[in-house]
Amino acid sequence: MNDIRIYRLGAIVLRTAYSTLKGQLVRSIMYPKPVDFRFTKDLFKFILFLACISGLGFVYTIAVMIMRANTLRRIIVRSLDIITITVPPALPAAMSVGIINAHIRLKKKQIFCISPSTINTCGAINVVCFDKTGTLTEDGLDFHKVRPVKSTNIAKSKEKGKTESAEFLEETTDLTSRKDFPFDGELVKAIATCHSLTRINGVLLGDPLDLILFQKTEWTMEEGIGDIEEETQRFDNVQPSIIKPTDDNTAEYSVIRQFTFSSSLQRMSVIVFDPKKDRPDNMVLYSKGSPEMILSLCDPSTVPEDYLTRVNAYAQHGFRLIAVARRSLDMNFNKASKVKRGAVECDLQMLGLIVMENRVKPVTLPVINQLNRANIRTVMVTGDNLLTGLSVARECGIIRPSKRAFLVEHIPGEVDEYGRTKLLIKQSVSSSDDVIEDDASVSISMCSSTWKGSSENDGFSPTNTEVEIPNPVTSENLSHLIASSYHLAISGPTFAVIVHEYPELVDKLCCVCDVFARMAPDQKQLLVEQLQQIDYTVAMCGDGANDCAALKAAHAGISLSDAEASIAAPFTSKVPDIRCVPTVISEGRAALVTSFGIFKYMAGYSLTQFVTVMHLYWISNILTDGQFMFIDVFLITAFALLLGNTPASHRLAHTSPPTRLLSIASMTSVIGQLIIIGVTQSIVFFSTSKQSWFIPYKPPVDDEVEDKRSMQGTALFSVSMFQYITLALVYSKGPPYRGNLWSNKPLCVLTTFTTLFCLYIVLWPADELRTLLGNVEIPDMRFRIFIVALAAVNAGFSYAFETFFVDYFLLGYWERYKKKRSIEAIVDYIPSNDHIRRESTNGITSSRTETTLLSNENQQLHMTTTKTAKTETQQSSSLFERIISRIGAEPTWIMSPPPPQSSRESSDGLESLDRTF
Ligand SMILES: Nc1ncnc2c1ncn2[C@@H]1O[C@H](COP(=O)(O)OP(=O)(O)OP(=O)(O)O)[C@@H](O)[C@H]1O
Repeated sequence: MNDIRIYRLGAIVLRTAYSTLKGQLVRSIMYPKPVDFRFTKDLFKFILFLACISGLGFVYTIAVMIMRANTLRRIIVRSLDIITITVPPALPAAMSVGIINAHIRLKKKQIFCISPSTINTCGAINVVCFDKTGTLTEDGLDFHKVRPVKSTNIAKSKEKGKTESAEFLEETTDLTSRKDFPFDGELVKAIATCHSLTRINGVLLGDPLDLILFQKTEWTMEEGIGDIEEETQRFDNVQPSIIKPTDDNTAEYSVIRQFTFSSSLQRMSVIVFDPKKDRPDNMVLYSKGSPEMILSLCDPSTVPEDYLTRVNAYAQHGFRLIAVARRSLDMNFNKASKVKRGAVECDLQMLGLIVMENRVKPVTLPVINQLNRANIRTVMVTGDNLLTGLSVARECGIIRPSKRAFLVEHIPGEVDEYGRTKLLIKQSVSSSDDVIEDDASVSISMCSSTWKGSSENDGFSPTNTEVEIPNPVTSENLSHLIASSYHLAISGPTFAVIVHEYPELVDKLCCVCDVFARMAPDQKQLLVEQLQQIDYTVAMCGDGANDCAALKAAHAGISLSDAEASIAAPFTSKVPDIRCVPTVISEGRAALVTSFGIFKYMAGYSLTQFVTVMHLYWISNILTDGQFMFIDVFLITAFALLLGNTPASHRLAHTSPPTRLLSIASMTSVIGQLIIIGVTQSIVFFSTSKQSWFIPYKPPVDDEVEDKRSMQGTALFSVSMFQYITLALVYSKGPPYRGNLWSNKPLCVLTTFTTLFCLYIVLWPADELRTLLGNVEIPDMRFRIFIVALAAVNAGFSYAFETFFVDYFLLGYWERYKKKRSIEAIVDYIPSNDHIRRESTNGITSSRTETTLLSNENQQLHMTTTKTAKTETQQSSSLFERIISRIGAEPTWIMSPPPPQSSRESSDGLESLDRTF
């Protein structure tokens, strides 16, 4: 039996190493980031710890065996045997149980996972990035209005040599009649032709936005060959789509070229040919895209002066906007089919704005609230307009009504004294023009000196913020300060400026900025990576092709669509709303807790067996094959399989479960249980030898056939059976991350059955069973009851130790105490900074310009102080670094931070601060 165990160990080690390497390789190809890296690293360290214990056991075994004059063969076999006992070979398989169970439960909830190892990582998620359109808001947008633009026809105005100013006409909702539109209904023609819809099995399919707009025009579309059966021929013969209006039977337009929509370009275009026109301008380019992008491609004389004001006004109310433009092309069919996109998408004539409703899904707000209550940060990352994003973020609870929102922008073309593009902060006014709630502890002084021309109605309030930290700062009002901090919103172009020109601000920005708008796909990915760099565990939830890179980069990508996103993301939800996010997180938390529990159970089981064997080696004895078999197969395997069956808790707890396996709590738990078990077994071992009926074990002499049965072996086996059951119950943790013990019915049945069966083995075993197990008869019933009673006391101690000392004291009180200490360490720094700040503002605040200058210096001080505090609290968790960033991150720190070099110079600490001041 011993030899078999050694061979099995070799095979398992090789197989585990091979599968680990293979898994790493596959994962490194599919998902470049090792998702549960820290956990795996800790796991290996823990196994190393067990290996060290087995090393000690190894030395002990050799010493004792030599002392007891055992044969060389027995010394080798026994000493190697100790390694298989201490490092459980079934550990990798047992560890997967929680993940497999979570995987099955997720599948039942219509959430499919192609990388089950990611499930554990989901338990540690503390920030979720959401795409907006189709994720937080409904995918099928509702058409709201169009706002046509009446401008001079460029060609005609050039002919006449004069330009007239362009203006917006009245809003309209009817796209069926072209009569009411300027330029012979060009806007309607553009909407009807500029899309990428296609017909499959007779049904029009494509971007929901394109589909809604096309259907609104009531035009018809024929794709080359109309016959459905011959649809495939379309791909062999390039034939243009023919689009016909309903109000004119004679008209028809052929789309001869399509420049497809791309998120990074924010637009799409088509070249349309009017076969009925026998004029050079019978080719027209129609473009539609984001208002900013189309504006940049248009001839300025065709754009109304109040264009941006209108766009902002719509966006501020949460509308999704598409601008439409056209250009007459003087080229033939051949040239039009080869011309480069950049050559024709310029000098456009603005035709108008399409306003779409952007309804938030009914489930969005409750889910965001649920996540916020669980202290999981929610961030919006969208390709849409900043104000639209901000409005939707307010509506769905990402921007809390109690907090101020600021917009960070850059001023293109204007540079500061260090040659970097100037940044600007504007306070956002909510769409309802509500008063921004004031907060007693944070006062904002307004200063218009840095504010640049926005119209009054654009949803911004000009502000250069000076946020004062309450005095004195105590740990009580510190938490209030954190709670009363603010949100930032930024758009992709400004984010790009900050990443390139202000790299030292990126971390802080990512800590406080909750709305990222106009983000290109690679910027979405960059944001996820930046959040990961500041130690967030990031989930990304999205549905579009523009989310793929971010879905792949995140620790947990959750796709809401079956298209491209589902290939990049490890999770795909068939139910296309964000309810899957809390489900994935709670299942992840349950799987993480299960993995920890099973790991500790397996470690506890190995160490229990190790202690038993150490005792028996003292008398040159070992457990019998039957006893080993009963423990390994009947008890351990059954419990390890069922421990992970406990479902996830229905509620998301306020904190995430511990993610470090090598924490003080985990180590104390394993070592504490080991001590309790060791003491109990020692009592049994020595008290057995003191009994009047005790017959000592006689080890075999030389090559004599070994009879492993002994009284002390039987006594130890008897008590250890209950210890294994106790360990399983102690490590099967319930609320707040998993359901309680009763929710795992199979485990309850197994516990009851095994406990009764073990009682039977100890108290009244049948002779056949005793022989099968290799037990000897313990003649005294009182001693057998004593063993059971001792096992019960052991169970009581184990439970009390785990619940009161490990869970309540170490994980509850001690962790909270450590957090408080870290906060106090931060507080220690803030008064000094506050002191400097007050001194400066009290001293010289005669003019606004001086205030701004001083404020800039203060920010420099504040930033460096924060940095020093950061260094000082290096021991504290990354969470506190994030809190420091949040506190030290009043919007003013963005305004005039020192350039990278000077920031590096001043990072030596407070001394350099004083000099600067
Ligand atoms: N089919 C389309 N044709 C032309 N322009 C479009 C189309 N779809 C979107 N746009 C414009 O391009 C911008 C960027 O689109 P993108 O798909 O990157 O993000 P989004 O759909 O607005 O938001 P999200 O990232 O939240 O899904 C949109 O805000 C819109 O103005």
